[in-house]
Amino acid sequence: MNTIGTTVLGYPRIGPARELKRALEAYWAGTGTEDELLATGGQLREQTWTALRDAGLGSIPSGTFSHYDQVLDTAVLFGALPERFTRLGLSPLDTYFAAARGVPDAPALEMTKWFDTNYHYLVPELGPDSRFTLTGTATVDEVREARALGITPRPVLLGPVTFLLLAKPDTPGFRPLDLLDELLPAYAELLRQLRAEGVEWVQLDEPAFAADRSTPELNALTRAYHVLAKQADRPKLLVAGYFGGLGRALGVLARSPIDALAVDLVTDESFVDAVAAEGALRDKEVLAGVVDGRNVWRTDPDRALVRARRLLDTAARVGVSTSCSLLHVPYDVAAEPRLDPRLRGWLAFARQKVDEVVLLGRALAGADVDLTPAREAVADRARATEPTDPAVRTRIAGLTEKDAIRPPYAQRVLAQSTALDLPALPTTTIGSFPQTGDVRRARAAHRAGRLRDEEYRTAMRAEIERVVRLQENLGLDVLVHGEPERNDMVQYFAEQLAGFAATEHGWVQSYGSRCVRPPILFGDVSRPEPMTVEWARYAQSLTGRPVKGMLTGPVTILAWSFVRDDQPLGDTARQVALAIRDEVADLETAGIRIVQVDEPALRELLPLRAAGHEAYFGWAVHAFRLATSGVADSTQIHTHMCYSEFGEVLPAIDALDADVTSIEAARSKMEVLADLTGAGFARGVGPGVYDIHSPRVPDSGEVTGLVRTALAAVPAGRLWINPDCGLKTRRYAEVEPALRHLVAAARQLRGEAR
Ligand SMILES: Nc1nc2c(c(=O)[nH]1)N[C@@H](CNc1ccc(C(=O)N[C@@H](CCC(=O)N[C@@H](CCC(=O)N[C@@H](CCC(=O)O)C(=O)O)C(=O)O)C(=O)O)cc1)CN2
Ligand code: MET
Ligand SMILES: [Zn+2]
Repeated sequence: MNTIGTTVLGYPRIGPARELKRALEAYWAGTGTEDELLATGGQLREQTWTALRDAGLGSIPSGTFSHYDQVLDTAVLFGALPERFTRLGLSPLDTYFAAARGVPDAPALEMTKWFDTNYHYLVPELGPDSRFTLTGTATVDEVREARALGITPRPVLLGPVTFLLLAKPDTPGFRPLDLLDELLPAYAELLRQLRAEGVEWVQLDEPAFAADRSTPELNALTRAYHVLAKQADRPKLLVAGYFGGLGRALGVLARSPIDALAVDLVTDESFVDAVAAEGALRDKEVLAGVVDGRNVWRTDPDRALVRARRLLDTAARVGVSTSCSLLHVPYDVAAEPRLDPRLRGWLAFARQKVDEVVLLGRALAGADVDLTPAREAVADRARATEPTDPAVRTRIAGLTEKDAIRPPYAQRVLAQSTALDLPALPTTTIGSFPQTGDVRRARAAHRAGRLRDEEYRTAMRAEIERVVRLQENLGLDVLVHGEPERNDMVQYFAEQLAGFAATEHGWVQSYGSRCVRPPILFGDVSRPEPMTVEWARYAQSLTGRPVKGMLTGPVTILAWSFVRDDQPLGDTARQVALAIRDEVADLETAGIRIVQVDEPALRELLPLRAAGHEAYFGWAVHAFRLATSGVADSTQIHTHMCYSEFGEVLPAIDALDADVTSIEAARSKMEVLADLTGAGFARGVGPGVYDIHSPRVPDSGEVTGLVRTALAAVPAGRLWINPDCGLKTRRYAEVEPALRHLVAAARQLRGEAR
């Protein structure tokens, strides 16, 4: 086989029924063995490979499986784990999990967003002393596994330049990219070994080049592929650029001695023009990524073929693939019998996308294939009227600028301090309390019809009361109801909003064993009924202290859903914002004096290239303000952000105009505060003082230290004391002492300030 022809750049790995999640969690809990975990992985790989083969794919990827994360896998493959993990004397598997999850003496690697997706990777730590040797055997082992099934796979690796660009320096001022010449021989050795196993093609992913890159970074890309191509006994090299157009990297890769290039022709539809005009691709195979790897709509075959055919005169050969790995979509639409049949006909999950690739590949090659069903599905969606709601359209058309503007902060702050009467350094939490087994079981029983509505309501009320009493006992100032009724902070709202559909099995990996079921936003959005008011009102009825209402913001709801692609995202955001605005108003009417509107995904949706930033900030900030500007001055609006490097969005955070912003900060030792202040931010701020991503419980001295650092950047009158994020993934055994220490630190510093 000399050409790739048709392929997918990657595939889901958590298992169609989340088999890997269960095996991992059993292993971590000590209720499952290593052999059981490894066997589960083996079965999942076999299922995937044979399904892809049977579907008729030209080239089948291996290496798309992972026990936790593909970036961590790459660090392990090349022996680049920090010494704090390797010196523990654990088995290879436990060393790997120590890096992923941390152990008491060795905090985990940092976790952060994988480009603009809701997947999170582990950040390699590299320094001047880092050395690379090919130590991992997983790549070669998987090739042997596949070959035993009669399949010669195409191993997928993270490319060397993106790997280094994703790493963080373990020494200030060090640039991991300077390690390129150290790293390349290890990649070259792996290529040699793979060729010796009979591998014909290797895929190297370089998604970092979908973002703006400097000349030295582009030079590193040039150098990397000239060096790797020189390896005498090597498979053919396919480089994959995805999550957007390649910009200047297109020319660099076209002129490099690689054998094939995969391009994303979905994210930026104009990128096909640049590819078609690139003269240096004449000797290469180009894989036209025309099937969207990140969204769930069926591909329009004619539009896809127009794009792919435009490359026929540019490249030596043109194949068809997905725009990126299918890691970001669920397995199979066929597992969703309860979806509305008409909507289901418009959808393609991973399994269906493989069929789309095969079909388009045949059509491109001139085979006589029947495109009618694909055309009919797309036409049916285009002609459907259900997604349009005239009432929503009218309301949007009637909006004016003042609907997204509140009176000046100085005026609001006065009204709020009278209404709330909070102490200095008020303490609060971010919303969720631990989702206990009981709570999850009650929800599962309710969903299955084994628990009646009224029984479920009673169970949730009991949990809310328990959480309110706990917070009173701990001495927190602003309480929350704890979110026990929410399966997920986006899905919960989507299930109650018109315009969304929910799946039953549409799980997508978010990190490690954690998954989400992104809802499908298919039509105009509106709110038939209040969504959270009953729970908030009940919680407030139990206590004299203020209970914070808890909502998810429009940007985050979009970021964590599969969105419609038939109108600009900003238009959809405005509709979601109005639904949230109605909920905020109803909470206010119900006597809730503080409402938090979470926007943890504000950074995630930021376009990878600076050219798109201004337009994004425009609609994203407007949507948040539209959602939150309908309240009285005395109603305090909070927002919350986490899981990100905030640098580039600080001006936008300021522009949200929230009265109080809580922001993840514990792990970075409050660094973000100086940046916020530097960006002119002068409203309330609650930097996280408790890292909730780790089971570690900070003592009150540690919390006091963090608050003191914060007080150097923010005056006491504007500083709030809270954890980094919600507590839903933690256990009460950790949460109770941690919050006790948090309250103690606040009290001590209040005393000192007096
Ligand atoms: N959408 C989203 N994205 C996000 C976050 C987030 O909170 N939501 N947080 C950040 C980090 N990402 C995260 C993603 C997932 C989870 C998480 O905890 N996921 C849960 C599932 C949450 C859920 O939907 N739970 C449902 C369904 C739970 C379930 O699996 N039920 C069982 C049966 C229940 C039982 O008996 O235990 C089943 O269906 O088989 C519920 O509680 O109702 C998990 O993987 O375990 C946490 C953080 C960034 N991105
Ligand atoms: N209110 C939400 C919670 O506490 C915010 C989470 S941000 C990922 O869980
Ligand atoms: Zn958070």
